[in-house]
Amino acid sequence: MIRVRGLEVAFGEKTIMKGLDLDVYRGEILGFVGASGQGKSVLTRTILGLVRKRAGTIEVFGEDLDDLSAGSRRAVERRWGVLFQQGALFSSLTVKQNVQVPMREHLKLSERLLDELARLKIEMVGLKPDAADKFPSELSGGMIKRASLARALALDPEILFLDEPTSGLDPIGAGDFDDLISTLQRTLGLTVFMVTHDLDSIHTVCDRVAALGEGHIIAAGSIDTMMASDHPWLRMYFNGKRARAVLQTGA
Ligand SMILES: Nc1ncnc2c1ncn2[C@@H]1O[C@H](COP(=O)(O)OP(=O)(O)OP(=O)(O)O)[C@@H](O)[C@H]1O
Repeated sequence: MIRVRGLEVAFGEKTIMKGLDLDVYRGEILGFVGASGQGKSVLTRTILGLVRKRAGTIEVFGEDLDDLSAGSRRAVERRWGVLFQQGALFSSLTVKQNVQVPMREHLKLSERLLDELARLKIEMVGLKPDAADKFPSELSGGMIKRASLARALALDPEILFLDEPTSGLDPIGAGDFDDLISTLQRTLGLTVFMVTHDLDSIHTVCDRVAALGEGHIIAAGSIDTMMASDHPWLRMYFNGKRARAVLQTGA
């Protein structure tokens, strides 16, 4: 679904990534890990076209994003949904209005249909119907994540980009959110690209993991493959004290 080759991204003199290759396969949940500041968010934003690359190619749905006309580009954007790190809901809009933003941008639908669709999406992410008319400031952290997810799902995307979806949630809330992602992935046949630090999420929902370090992918594969890697950061990440705690609790 996503094929990145030879990607280079820099801000001024500072090179964030160089020669980066990455594949995301149809129907998988790929967990994307790496130490803080390595460029996970930058890579996500580059794939989404929000950060300019210096070199390399990015193909999504088999199309080179550089080759697309503005119209085709919009058509591609309709096929992905994004959940940004802090939720990024519009604070002056209710949950329902937030969910309807992408719908209004891309679809021509009656108000009645827009309301019906928003209601469905809100239900789909496990929010109560009365959340629809609440403003983001009236929601808990977990509800904000769910509302943002409802907005990401507004156009029935094929790929879902999640930037640290469980950060800021308590362990039970994070576990519930992982279950939701897993269920939605299965029922909707989504491909999920998930930036995460959360070892629980990696063990419970990810099919494959890719690790970013030193500006490129240092390893990618099943969790077992990653755990067997002798790369020092991966060894620490997957076999450190926190990792052992996750394994012991049977996650
Ligand atoms: N717009 C920008 N201009 C200049 N530098 C930037 C910009 N955006 C990100 N960076 C730098 O790029 C590097 C990678 O940042 P990024 O947020 O992608 O890291 P990350 O791996 O997602 O970290 P974390 O896990 O802490 O979220 C950092 O050094 C950051 O300061």
